[in-house]
Amino acid sequence: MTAPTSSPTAPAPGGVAPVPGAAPHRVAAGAFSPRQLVASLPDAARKLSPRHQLRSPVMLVVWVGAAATTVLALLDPSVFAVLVAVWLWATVLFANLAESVAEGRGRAQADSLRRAREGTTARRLLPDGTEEQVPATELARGDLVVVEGGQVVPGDGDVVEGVASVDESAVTGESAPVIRESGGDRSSVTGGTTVLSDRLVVRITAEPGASFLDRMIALVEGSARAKTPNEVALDLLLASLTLVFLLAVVTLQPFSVYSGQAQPLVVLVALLVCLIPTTIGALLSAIGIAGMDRLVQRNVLAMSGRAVEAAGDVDVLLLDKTGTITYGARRATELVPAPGVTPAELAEAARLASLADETPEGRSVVTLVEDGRDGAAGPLAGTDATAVDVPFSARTRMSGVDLGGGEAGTAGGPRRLRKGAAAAVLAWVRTEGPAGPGADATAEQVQAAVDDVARAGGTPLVVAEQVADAPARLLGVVRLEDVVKEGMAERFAELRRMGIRTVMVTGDNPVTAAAIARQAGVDDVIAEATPEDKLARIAAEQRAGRLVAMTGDGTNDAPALAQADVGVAMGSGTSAAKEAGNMVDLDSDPTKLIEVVAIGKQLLITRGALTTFSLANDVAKYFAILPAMFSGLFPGLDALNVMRLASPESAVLSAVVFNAVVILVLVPLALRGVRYRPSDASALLRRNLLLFGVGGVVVPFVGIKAVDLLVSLLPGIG
Ligand SMILES: Nc1ncnc2c1ncn2[C@@H]1O[C@H](COP(=O)(O)OP(=O)(O)OP(=O)(O)O)[C@@H](O)[C@H]1O
Ligand SMILES: [K+]
Ligand SMILES: [Mg+2]
Repeated sequence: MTAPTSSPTAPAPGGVAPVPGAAPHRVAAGAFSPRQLVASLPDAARKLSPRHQLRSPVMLVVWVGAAATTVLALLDPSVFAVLVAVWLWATVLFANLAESVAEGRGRAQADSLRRAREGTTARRLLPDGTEEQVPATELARGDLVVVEGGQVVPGDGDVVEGVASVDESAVTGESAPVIRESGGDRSSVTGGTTVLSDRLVVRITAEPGASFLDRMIALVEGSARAKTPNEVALDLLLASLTLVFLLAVVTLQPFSVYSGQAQPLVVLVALLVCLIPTTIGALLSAIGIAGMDRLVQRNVLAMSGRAVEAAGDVDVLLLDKTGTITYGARRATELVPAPGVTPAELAEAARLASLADETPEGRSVVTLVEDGRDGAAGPLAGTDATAVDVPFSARTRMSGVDLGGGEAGTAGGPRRLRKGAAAAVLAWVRTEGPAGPGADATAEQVQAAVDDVARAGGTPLVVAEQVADAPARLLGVVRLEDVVKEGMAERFAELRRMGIRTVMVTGDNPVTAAAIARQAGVDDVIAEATPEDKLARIAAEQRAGRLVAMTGDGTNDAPALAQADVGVAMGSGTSAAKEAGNMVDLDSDPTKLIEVVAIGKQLLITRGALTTFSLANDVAKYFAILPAMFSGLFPGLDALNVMRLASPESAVLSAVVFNAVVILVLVPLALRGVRYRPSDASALLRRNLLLFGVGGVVVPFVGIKAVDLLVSLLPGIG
């Protein structure tokens, strides 16, 4: 049978490494060139409109200050006033530039994604079975479309018929084709990808304009980004600080008047801008966009910035097994008959119980039986018209068929066939009438076969039947095989080093679960979990105050993915899973959470570090320029005037210039992020406080003095 390791669905071993199969349109993360600044200038200039500044209270104050000094400079022109006005506008421009550069990095990628979608036509199936050609943009949710080898999938949807290999490189940048098939957890297809061979019928699941590609484009352009709660909180803090400094500057004036020399309005405005936290106010948005972008570079699409932040603090990671830890190509490979049952009898029952089972597991049972038969065995029985399918559900963990008449069944009379998880089918057999003679011995033997399969990490399906009024009877065991993805153990060990506990939550039985858990190296395992159990486990962890990440691929994972703080859906998974989660990993790598967490932490650290720097900077500026401004008035202040700046005007102008330039200098750091290495959190905090706190205090003294030396050469300043 299929060896899942060689299956084309298996991501290349490199799929576990960061940035696998980076497509040409991917910009190397962290790369920054001054050219990006120049290229983003037009966009930054467009953002000078006051409406754009409403997003940030600090930058709004700078904008108003720039406008006010411009008016003042026009009314009463002086070199000083004009220069202050120019540099205040530069401050606003530099802040815009930071954001524009951050957004610009995704633009090339967005353009190539747009091309993947352009001009696609769809073959829509009409109710009468005929086809019509329509532009892909006209497809609505629920439409059925046909896609054949060489054609582009016109929209997001679920495969309802067929199996095909699909090239997803337009979306994922990964060139290895993947298998998409109806029924199971690998049934979703994404608009813009290309079917390589065979034929699929797809039910469209996305409304026009709300497709995965649309969302991805909005995401990489940064246009869909909403402020996270943390950002809102920080903005509030910055706004209150701005207010405090506004009051401080306003109250300076009475003192000055009292001492006989009112300060010019231009000076007061300039002073205010220097004192409010402009550095972090200017870079805050760019830091957030860059964080999302770093995830995109690793083929992870975060639907919200909030999820990225939460990822930085995750304590527990829940993973489902099939399709997440394993490749998920679960295939029937062997039949083990119960005592007194012939191999042919078991094969026939397993096949009948699977004919209507549209899951990959079900189809693989049919394939195993039909491929393994020799032609002399006579024609295969079909199900009759009165047959009632019992579809598989994650809750019952069983599937099968009820055959009504005598013709189809071998034994005559109504016949019910079931296959499914051992515990579920054994319970079904017990409730269906009194056990026949030897039932206990049979049950023991079947259980032994079940344990055998499970201990090897396979999934056993028990097959049973119940005919007419006779007691239900166990027929044997089907072995389903699946393979653990490569490199799991080392990567889970790395998560452990990051302080994250991994828990595998699976619908499979405890023995199989334990075997796979051992191979994969997870910390804890919960077996025989229904969708509700998965959900309940997450809620319990959250009640205990822990931040939970969940990784899954199946429709049965959807509720849990929605409940988790960070819900990472496998790109190979169902659309239900992808819609429920707040991130999608296009590489379907469950250990990708390592990168996601690192990027989340890096985002939080970068924001914290630049906030520290910004505040320390402002305090230092206060002590650097106030003595210079007022030492003429209050000779006592001269002792504090350690900087010996050329003149009060020079002091103010130098501070304004320095204040603006700092923003520009820090753009690369905001985009690249402060380096994060897994280590003790408090040690990290201490290091950053020292670096950015002390740095923030020292740098302004040096910087302002340097600018002062230049500025004082100008006429009317020195
Ligand atoms: N088509 C099927 N017919 C009958 N029983 C099935 C079928 N598919 C799976 N089962 C049984 O039901 C159990 C639960 O399956 P389910 O898909 O909910 O979870 P899972 O995929 O095993 O686990 P995970 O949550 O890790 O993906 C399986 O372990 C198997 O025993
Ligand atoms: K400032
Ligand atoms: Mg699953």
